[in-house]
Amino acid sequence: MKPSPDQGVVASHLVQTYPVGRTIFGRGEQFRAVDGVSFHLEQGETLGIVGESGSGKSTLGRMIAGIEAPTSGDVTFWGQRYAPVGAAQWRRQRRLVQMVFQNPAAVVDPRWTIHAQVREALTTHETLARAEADHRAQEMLALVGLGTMGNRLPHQLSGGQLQRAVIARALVLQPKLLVCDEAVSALDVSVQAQIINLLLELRDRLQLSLLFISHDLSVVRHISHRVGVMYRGQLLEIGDARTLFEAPQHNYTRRLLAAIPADTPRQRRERDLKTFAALP
Ligand SMILES: Nc1ncnc2c1ncn2[C@@H]1O[C@H](COP(=O)(O)OP(=O)(O)OP(=O)(O)O)[C@@H](O)[C@H]1O
Repeated sequence: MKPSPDQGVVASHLVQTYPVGRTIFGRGEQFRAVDGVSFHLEQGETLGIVGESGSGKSTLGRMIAGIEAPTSGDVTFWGQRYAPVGAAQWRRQRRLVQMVFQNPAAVVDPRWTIHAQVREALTTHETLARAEADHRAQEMLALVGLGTMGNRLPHQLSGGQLQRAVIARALVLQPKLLVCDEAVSALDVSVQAQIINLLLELRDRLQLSLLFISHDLSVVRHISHRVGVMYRGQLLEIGDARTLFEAPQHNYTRRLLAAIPADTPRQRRERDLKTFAALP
């Protein structure tokens, strides 16, 4: 796909530094968690981000989601540059980018039904009559397969159901981009496949862009159109998913791919078939 600045996300030279220590003389050294990353992400496209622990994947995701302002560089979102975090303009943009994390239990309110939480997400951003908000929340819950479970509390749902509820809460705002940071990593393999399947369906139905961050290369391979490999804060290699997995350009990518648990082609095929039996 060719980059088109008005459609999708364009990240330019993103840098994020964190202090690694302070001295009595003032600022300590700065550590570059993300070090000059640029890419584009089209509408309806999935870009997978892989890399070993500490390579900067989550930091990159937080900057793309607008949760953290970059030290330098910028993100253009459907033609508009992100405002500094906290600005009024940013609050309007904020609903168009949502993030889904690894542990759904940590991001829901245990005292509220999931229907109420989806409705609340909506009414925080829009002034709506109660009946209309209820209707849209219910519609969204039905879309993620929880149409009959809206009156349950989070502890009455399984991990996979709770992740569906969190996805519903994110998507009820009609975002253009969903940043998934290890969104299926804590789930059982069969439940992972169901959630991946759901994300694929929603992506195509809603023309969502996905930035899909995961250490699980098999999952990334299945969900992504393109994949980027992070190493020490840099995007070492980025390209079409199939090409990257079958003919990686960089030695580091080859080593990373070799670390997939079942690493003979037959074992990998069997593992993929088992894991993704539910995929179309
Ligand atoms: N808020 C922070 N303050 C200081 N250092 C941080 C902060 N967030 C991340 N880091 C550091 O930045 C580096 C990149 O972290 P990040 O979480 O982005 O990596 P990751 O690739 O997502 O790793 P993992 O797969 O383990 O989640 C790490 O060395 C981490 O310790």
